[in-house]
Amino acid sequence: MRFDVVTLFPAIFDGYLTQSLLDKAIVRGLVEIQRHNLRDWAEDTPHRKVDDRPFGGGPGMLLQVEPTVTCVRDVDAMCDVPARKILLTPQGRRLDQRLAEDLATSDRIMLMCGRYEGFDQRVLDILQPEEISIGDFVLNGGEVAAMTIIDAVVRLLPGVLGDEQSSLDDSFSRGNRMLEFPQYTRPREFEGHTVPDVLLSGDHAAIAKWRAEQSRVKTIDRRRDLLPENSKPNHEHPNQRS
Ligand SMILES: CC(C)N1CCN(Cc2ccc(Cn3ccc4ccc(-c5n[nH]c(N)c5C#N)cc43)cc2)CC1
Repeated sequence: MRFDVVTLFPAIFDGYLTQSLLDKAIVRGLVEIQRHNLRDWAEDTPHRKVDDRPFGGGPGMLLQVEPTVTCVRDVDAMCDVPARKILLTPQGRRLDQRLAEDLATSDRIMLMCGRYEGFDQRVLDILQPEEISIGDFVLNGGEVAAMTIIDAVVRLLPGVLGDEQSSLDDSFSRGNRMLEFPQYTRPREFEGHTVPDVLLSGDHAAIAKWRAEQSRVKTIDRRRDLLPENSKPNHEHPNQRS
């Protein structure tokens, strides 16, 4: 899979791209991530300006339609595989595991990271990107959201996680809608806090039963909405893929 990230701050991704799981996936050719600085498409070269004040007044600045549309079209043309265009925005469809699994089926994704107050509306009208939000809180730009999407998607790609780390049993993965049971490792006792005896018993049936019960209790306590009897569809935006 290839990600193309359009951003005013490509350096934000430096540390993220060298973290071990992603770095290994890149080295193994399982994923490719290319960054593109929107300022390289600025008309006004001395200042590399790509933003301007909103018509009609209002706070802040908007990213202009001309450099953005030109940049996206040029980036899209850099590779034969057309990119699935994703625009990060507080107003987008909420990212969840089902959407991450859908994104993981794409061969190429372009992540459009805005700043300031976002993009001129004509960027959305012309390019018709899918609009995605990572949650109901306000960020200062799309880059953190882009990294979140890359993180959630890359771990789902075949071969990225070893078998023992499979994402299949993750909470929220592939319809699994239960929170995870508590986990323990050595030492067996720390400051008087011990490991539940069942986990040391070697009785795999008893361990599985205990873990299922722990998941159920935690889910009822914290995320009753995840239980099958309470599940609601994640309503898609009109220009979302089915
Ligand atoms: C009328 C006027 C005073 N209001 C002013 C605040 N407006 C909302 C507003 C607020 C902040 C930003 C900053 N920003 C720029 C690009 C960008 C991309 C993603 C996100 C983002 N935030 N939260 C998420 N889950 C996101 C995702 N994905 C935020 C972004 C952009 C836009 C609403 C209008």
